Amino acid sequence: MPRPSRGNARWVAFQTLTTIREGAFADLALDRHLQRSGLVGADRRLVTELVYGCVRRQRTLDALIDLLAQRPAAQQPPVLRTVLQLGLYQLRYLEQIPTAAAVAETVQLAKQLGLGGLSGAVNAILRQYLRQSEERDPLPLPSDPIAALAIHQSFPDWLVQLWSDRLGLDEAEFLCHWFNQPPSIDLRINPLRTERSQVQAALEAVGIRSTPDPQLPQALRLIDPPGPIRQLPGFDEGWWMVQDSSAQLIAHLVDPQPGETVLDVCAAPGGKSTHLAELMGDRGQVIACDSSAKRLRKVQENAQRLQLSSITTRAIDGRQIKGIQADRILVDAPCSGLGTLHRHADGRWRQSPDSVAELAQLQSEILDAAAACLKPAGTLVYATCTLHPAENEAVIEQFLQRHPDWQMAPLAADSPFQAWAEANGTLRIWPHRHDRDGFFGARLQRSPARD
Ligand SMILES: C[S@@+](CC[C@H](N)C(=O)[O-])C[C@H]1O[C@@H](n2cnc3c(N)ncnc32)[C@H](O)[C@@H]1O
Repeated sequence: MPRPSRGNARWVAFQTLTTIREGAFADLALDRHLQRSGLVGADRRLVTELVYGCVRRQRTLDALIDLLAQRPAAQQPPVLRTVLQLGLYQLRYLEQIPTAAAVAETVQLAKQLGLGGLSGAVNAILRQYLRQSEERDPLPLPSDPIAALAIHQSFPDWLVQLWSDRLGLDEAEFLCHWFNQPPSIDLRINPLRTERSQVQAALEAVGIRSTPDPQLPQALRLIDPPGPIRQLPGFDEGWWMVQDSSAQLIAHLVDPQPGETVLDVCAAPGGKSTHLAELMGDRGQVIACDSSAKRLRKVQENAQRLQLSSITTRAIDGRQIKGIQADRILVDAPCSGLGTLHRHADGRWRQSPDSVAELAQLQSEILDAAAACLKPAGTLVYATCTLHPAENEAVIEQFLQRHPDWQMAPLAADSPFQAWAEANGTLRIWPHRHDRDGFFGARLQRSPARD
């Protein structure tokens, strides 16, 4: 059996998990460690699987450590706990790794990390897991159904409770299961530069199959793993940008027309600003604002690469926005991201009922300020990628209470996107039902003046 070296996939996964434990965002930590490691191909994919898998499945893995080790997970030295999580993750979830190799590599990693005598305990715990799994799943589950589902699917109780209240326990489990799968990658094809069929053919030529979304004219879902995105055909030419198909629906809700002034209040990194500009044929003005000047540079980069010239950027806190009168406004608000937990492995552990309440307050303040920038006959779309009603329906309900001269605005009757929206102009995407990111959108307008 080859000995793990410092450039070995499990070693890199361990280092990345340590950085995440110290507070780094999972995706940023992974990018950084992968870059440094020089790993390519299958090794790179293994590190990604191990890191995202251990972060997502942390609660389940810790429940196993509680069962099998002498001390509960929370009282283990952090290095040992991470090594055990890595070993148990491979044994429980990665069928492609032979169990003997998973055990031997994990024990070797423990030795390499200086755990010395404890490597024997690692060996014993992993073998005990294998023995116990021969008869039935050894994962200990409490009788309370919410806690049991939360431990089995590795989510905090409050999230399972929230979704179970909304969907029922069985459907909440589908949703949790969906979020534990690796995310798909969708492209949004730039119709001002190319056609979807042309991009599909160019990808096929480099061995990447894709499938067009029948309901969204610009969306192409990649079937094969694409490798480094920037190296795909058409990147430099601005033929496409990566954007989930749910997010692609939002600019259609805004429904911008050529020549209009469109204000995008929380615009970075520019996924929707660039889409709005494309839908307007790059004619008119998209004012892309964001509180982060650094992130706004991404908007400029994306606009430049997609060869769009109708976008200008402005660094401003959405709560302070004024002095603009726009035909259409998009508030794609900062949110808890609970509809994209498959993309953000650590998202489920970062949010809490308190953080959701804080975000809801911020969202309401941004929405109030943005609404004052809308021309009398204009349309405003409020959108989030969360599934929490406090950040979605409640923000809209409270807005309408504070602004009795506003109302919901249904999509035009002949809009090809009617099927997605509810009669009153609200859009709600449940990931497990629609196989795409979770999203919420609401169209708003001022009520017509009464005589
Ligand atoms: C959901 S992201 C926007 C994604 C973007 N619309 C797109 O499609 O690429 C939310 C954005 O809100 C910005 N943001 C956070 N707080 C803000 C505030 N108080 N005012 C304006 N923007 C804010 C963040 O910097 C972030 O870029």
